[in-house]
Amino acid sequence: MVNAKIPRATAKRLPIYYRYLGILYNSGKKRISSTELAEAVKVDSATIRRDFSYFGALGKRGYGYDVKSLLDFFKKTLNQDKLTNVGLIGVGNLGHALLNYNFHGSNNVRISAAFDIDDRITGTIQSGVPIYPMSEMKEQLVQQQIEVVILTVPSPVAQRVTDELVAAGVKGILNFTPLRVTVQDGVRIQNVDLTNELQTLIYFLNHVDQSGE
Ligand SMILES: NC(=O)c1ccc[n+]([C@@H]2O[C@H](COP(=O)([O-])OP(=O)(O)OC[C@H]3O[C@@H](n4cnc5c(N)ncnc54)[C@H](O)[C@@H]3O)[C@@H](O)[C@H]2O)c1
Repeated sequence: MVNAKIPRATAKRLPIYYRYLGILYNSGKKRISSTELAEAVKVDSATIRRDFSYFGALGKRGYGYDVKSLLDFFKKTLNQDKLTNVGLIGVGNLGHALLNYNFHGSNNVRISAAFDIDDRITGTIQSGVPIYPMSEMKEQLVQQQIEVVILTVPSPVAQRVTDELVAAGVKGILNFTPLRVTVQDGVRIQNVDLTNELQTLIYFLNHVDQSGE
C-alpha cells in the first residue's frame, strides 16, 4: 500500500521515473539497476533508492528493479490507469495556450471543460473544448466529476474564483496566477510561477561551481 506521507520532492520525481520506465518497457528491457536508472533520469542512485523505499522494498539486492512491476506500481500510484478530467478557468492568452496543448503527450489527463466570463467566447468550442459561462461552472464541474482545475484568471479575481471553485467541490488547483490563494484544509494548491523558475535557473547559472562539480 502506498504511504500517503511521501515527501513532496519524491512525489515530484515519480512522473520522471514513470516516463522513463515506460520507455524501457517499450524497448523490451526487463530489469534495471538503480545506478542505470540514476544515469538515465539524472537523479543520484541514493535518492532513487530512498524514493523507492517509501513504497516498500520494490527492488532486490543484486538484481535491481523489475521494470514491468515497477511500471505497474507507478501506474497505480500516479493514477495513470484512469482518465482524469480537468477544468480550466480563464480562457485568455495562457488559457488558450493550455487548451491548445491539452496534455496530448498523456492519455490520462485532459481538459474537458473551460470557463470564462467573456461572452465573446462562452458558448464556443476552442481546441475541441467547450467554454461555459461561470454561471454554469458548478453544475458542469459536478456533472463531469471534475475535482482538479487549472486557474488562469487575472490575479485580482483569483481568490474570489478560488472560493467559488472550492464551494463547487474542487480538490486541487493548479494556480498559474501570481496570487498565493488561500483555501481550507483538504484542498491542494500547486503554484506554477514561470518567473520563479527562470530566476532559479539564472541563479544556478550564476553560481556554477567553477571546479566543474
Ligand atoms: N504562471 C505563469 O508563469 C504565468 C504566465 C503568464 C501568465 N500568468 C498569469 O495567468 C493569468 C492569466 O494570464 P493571461 O495572460 O492569460 O491573461 P488574460 O487577460 O489574457 O486572460 C484572463 C482570462 O480570464 C478571464 N476572466 C476574468 N475574470 C474572470 C472571472 N472572474 N472568472 C472567469 N474568467 C475570468 C478573462 O475573460 C480572460 O479570458 C494571470 O493571472 C497571469 O498573471 C502566469
